[in-house]
Amino acid sequence: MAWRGLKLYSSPAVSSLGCLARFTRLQSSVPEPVEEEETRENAQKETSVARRKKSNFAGEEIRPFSSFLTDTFGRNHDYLRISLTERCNLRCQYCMPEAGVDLTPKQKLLSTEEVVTLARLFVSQGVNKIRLTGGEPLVRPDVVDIVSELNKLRSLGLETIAMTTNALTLKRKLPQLHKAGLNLLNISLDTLVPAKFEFITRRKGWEKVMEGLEKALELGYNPVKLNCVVMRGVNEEEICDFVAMTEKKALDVRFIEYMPFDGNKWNHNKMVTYQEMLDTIRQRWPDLEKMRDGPNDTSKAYRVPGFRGQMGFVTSMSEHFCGSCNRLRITADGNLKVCLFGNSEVSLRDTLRARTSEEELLKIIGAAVGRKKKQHAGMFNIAKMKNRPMILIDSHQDVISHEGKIHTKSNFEEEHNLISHSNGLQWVTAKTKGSGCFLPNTIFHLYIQGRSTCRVKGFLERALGGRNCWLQQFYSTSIHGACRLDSSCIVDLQNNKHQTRSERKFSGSDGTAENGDVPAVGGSREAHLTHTDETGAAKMVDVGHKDNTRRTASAAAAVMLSADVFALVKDNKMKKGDVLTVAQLAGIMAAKNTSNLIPLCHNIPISKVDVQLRLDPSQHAVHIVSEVSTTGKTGVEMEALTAAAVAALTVYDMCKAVTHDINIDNIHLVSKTGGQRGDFHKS
Ligand SMILES: Nc1nc2c(ncn2[C@@H]2O[C@H](COP(=O)(O)OP(=O)(O)OP(=O)(O)O)[C@@H](O)[C@H]2O)c(=O)[nH]1
Ligand SMILES: C[S@@+](CC[C@H](N)C(=O)[O-])C[C@H]1O[C@@H](n2cnc3c(N)ncnc32)[C@H](O)[C@@H]1O
Ligand code: SF4
Ligand code: SF4
Repeated sequence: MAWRGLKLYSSPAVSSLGCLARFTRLQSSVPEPVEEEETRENAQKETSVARRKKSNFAGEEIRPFSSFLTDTFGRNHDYLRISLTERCNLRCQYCMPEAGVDLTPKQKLLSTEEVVTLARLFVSQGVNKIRLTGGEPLVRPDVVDIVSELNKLRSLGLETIAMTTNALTLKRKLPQLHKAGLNLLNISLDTLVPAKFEFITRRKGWEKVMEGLEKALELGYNPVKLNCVVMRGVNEEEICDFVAMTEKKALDVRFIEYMPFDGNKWNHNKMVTYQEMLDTIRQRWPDLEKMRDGPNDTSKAYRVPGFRGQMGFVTSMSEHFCGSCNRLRITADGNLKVCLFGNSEVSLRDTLRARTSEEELLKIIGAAVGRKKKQHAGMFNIAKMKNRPMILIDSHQDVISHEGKIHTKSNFEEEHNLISHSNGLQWVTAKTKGSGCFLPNTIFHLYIQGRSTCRVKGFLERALGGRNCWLQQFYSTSIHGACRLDSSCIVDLQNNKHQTRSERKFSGSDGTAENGDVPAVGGSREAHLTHTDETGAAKMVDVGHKDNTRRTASAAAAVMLSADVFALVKDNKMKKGDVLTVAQLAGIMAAKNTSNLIPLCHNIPISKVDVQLRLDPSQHAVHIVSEVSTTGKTGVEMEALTAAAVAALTVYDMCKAVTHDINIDNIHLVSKTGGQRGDFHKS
């Protein structure tokens, strides 16, 4: 009985390149090719240790990172993005609604001094990179002064002063900014066609941006990062033109997946994914090389060999990078926002202006960081969420009633029964009639107790619409009944927890998603359904926190044939071709495609697939055994089972022209090693 086998081997994850190599790369502008990406989480941990070692003059002792800036998932937040303004001299379609946005009154914006005071506080806690952004940071008249003041924080540990700009006025302002200490520059440019620029940004100015870019290169910024939001039907055919720019220029062109924000008319079809972009580029440059990414990089780096510059992909939508997130944001009006896609904000401006002690301020910051969720809600949930415009991601937080009355947040808290629970959740109980109030710029869930129906929902949506305030989820205890606007509501201001009967059915959330996680109802963690979210929708379990370990799995299947068909297979006389070879290849390909076939299965780097087929004349059977290995965060039993099952189906397919009397039997897992729950060997 002969076994016929085909094997697929690929090299395991490169783990031997240690912390030293990574750190060297951070200091250098010379791109380094790598074979596979290592986990950003591990790299982040090691690098922040390296930094703390470096920042300690004794050189040996490791200082713990500030607990105020460390979240419950162990992420150290050493990168602060400060929005200097909500204003902008462009109107990019993907960022700002056509009608523009309401601006916060000047007195509510952070002053120069307040920006610097907050920056100093964060730097004293370990922030080593500050990015100035907006709106358009260059429209702020005191931008050079702010950079100069930030430059004085270098002695406290600030290493990088960065800016993201549309570069419209950069040519004129950059020399001063450079002198003041700006040492990293990201320029946004989505097209190389001037007329298209006007279409995308609704303003003229492409030539000025190009002049700004040239000025940056001239002043020695290396690389200058060029941000390009890729949109289908708009600029995706320019991807290769952008890559071509990296041949001679010290550019890092970063292709950004188009993200949904309110008013930007995002839809899934307009988004060009990282993989699609890669495919496009590889068609022209097949030898495109993957480079090593920094531990907290938002982009995945590549280069064309021999080119001076490089490129990157910001994959916020298709492959989020929340596991290594080290970013916090301060909005133009002084709110701390711990996540780009989160809606919880706390006003540092008000705390500063109330002359609260530094210690209190740190406690407030620490509490907000402590509430940061593990990751954003996932591509499709974000897309379903109403989110505010990107330009207002850093905006104000007035409070409105559903009648349109505008309150300040502090008034609101006094007037209404805002309850802060010890677990950090905030709820308000209000009557929808007359006094229901909602926070704008907040996505929240609403839970109506009593006889409320979709008409209430419609009413609320109308009341909230246009005020940067959105109803994300609507729960009612009753699905029938009259519309009653005097029902008692519970509005979840922080987009936090509710429980209804339907949710209890699905109380399996592990509380990690930013959007709408629901607490288990008296259940233990073990009782949770890990593959559904609070609405019952399917979700993949996050395995980002797990260590990479060597894992193997083997599975088997049998195809029972009739004697005549068995003989045809054995003698390789089947008209369709060589049954065993085709089935082996099918099994291997299936293993590699498992994550595309099994909905909640992870896409993991397979290092080996081996499918063997054995003919058993005594039973007229084809016995199939698959073996799969990986070094990864989750096991490969589904890959092994899929390989065996698809190889068996292929045997059937190759033979079905002769007879349909074929049984596929006994698909099962033979063994599994390397998982957290121990090895398995079928007895
Ligand atoms: N999901 C997510 N995406 C972010 C975040 N910050 C920036 N981005 C994405 O990265 C794009 C470019 O942002 P930039 O302002 O250039 O900042 P950056 O990517 O942090 O820049 P570097 O510091 O040079 O790495 C944005 O348009 C977003 O798509 C974040 O905190 N979360
Ligand atoms: C909001 S802008 C602020 C800084 C500056 N005005 C600029 O355009 O560079 C920061 C970055 O966000 C990006 N951005 C804005 N809206 C986006 C969206 N819907 N999807 C992806 N990136 C977006 C911009 O391209 C820019 O690179
Ligand atoms: S992306 Fe930048 S330049 Fe464009 S509208 Fe938004 S803030 Fe302005
Ligand atoms: S979505 Fe939130 S958690 Fe994820 S990388 Fe962005 S800021 Fe960090």
